[in-house]
Amino acid sequence: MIYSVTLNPSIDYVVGLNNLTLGRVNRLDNSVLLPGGKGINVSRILKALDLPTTALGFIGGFTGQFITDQLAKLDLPCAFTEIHDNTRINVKLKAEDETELNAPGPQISAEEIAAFKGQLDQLQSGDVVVMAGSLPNGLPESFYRDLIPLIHEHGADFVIDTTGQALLDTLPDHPLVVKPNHHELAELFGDPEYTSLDEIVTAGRKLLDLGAQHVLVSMAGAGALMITADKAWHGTVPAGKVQNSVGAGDSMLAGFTGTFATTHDPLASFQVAIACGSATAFSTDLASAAKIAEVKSTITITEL
Ligand SMILES: Nc1ncnc2c1ncn2[C@@H]1O[C@H](COP(=O)(O)OP(=O)(O)OP(=O)(O)O)[C@@H](O)[C@H]1O
Ligand SMILES: O=P(O)(O)OC[C@@]1(O)O[C@H](CO)[C@@H](O)[C@@H]1O
Repeated sequence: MIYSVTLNPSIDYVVGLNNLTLGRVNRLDNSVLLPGGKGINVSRILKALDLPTTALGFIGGFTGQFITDQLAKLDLPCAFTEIHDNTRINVKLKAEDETELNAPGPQISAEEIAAFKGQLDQLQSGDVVVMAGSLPNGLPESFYRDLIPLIHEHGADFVIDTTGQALLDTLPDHPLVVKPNHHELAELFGDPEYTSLDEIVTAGRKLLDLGAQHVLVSMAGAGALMITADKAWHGTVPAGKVQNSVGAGDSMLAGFTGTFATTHDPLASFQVAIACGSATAFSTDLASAAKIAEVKSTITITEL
């Protein structure tokens, strides 16, 4: 089972308009409400891949109820911890550019935190917990790291979608996979932007040396890399019209984690990861099973 943890879910209010003029009344051309939050996106992609998943995290109020209802319509199993405050609403504004307005999120009480931690008692050996997204108010910065021993004591693996020092701090605990993009990788090591794949591979290997079990590096339209101690592969991304970058990284992480948990085949998992990321990039919402399959058949993986 792959559990996603979304401590700060959101309704994503996706609004489209041709031109945005700040300081004026702007009329929208279209709008849609989607259940959002990085862990929830991971679970939605796992569901599309027909892999077993349960979404955990904090949910509350009328906004939380909307998310629970939408996930029930998708037949996606959830075991959220109910909170008193309202789950947040994030605005995704699609005009000439994509602009995201993400709210800080609700206040979480000590009792709610304890109830959430109790959910981890159900973990079993072989499970994977994917923790992704920001922390709502009331949680210490160390919250994700504090969960790692609770996950490991059940023999389960973990993935944390984070960057910077927070990412480096998790490596000694051997995350199943890390997936920085190439800009984040350079920032991690205080390097200037990389100008060759060799430089990215060398930096990616440092993450393995520091403890990561698998390293993927995404490079948006330039494809992605999978790096092991002695080999590296480049995966192409298909040409296509990018409709949406919200959730592309979450989709990639879901594709790798879900496929690896069921096959233990890193290369096959890498291909599905790219397919999920690109299929979401080419869709208005997260990718569907059909889109993932269509995109997967066009991806070429080459050993460097
Ligand atoms: N222009 C593109 N064409 C095709 N696929 C793309 C494109 N941009 C992104 N993707 C897909 O999305 C994946 C993740 O993209 P990216 O490198 O932008 O990661 P990220 O920065 O973590 O994403 P996010 O914007 O979700 O944080 C890529 O590996 C790829 O599969
Ligand atoms: O504010 P956070 O938790 O960092 O990110 C939240 C979020 O932007 O991430 C998802 C896309 O990755 C969206 O569904 C959601 O609105």
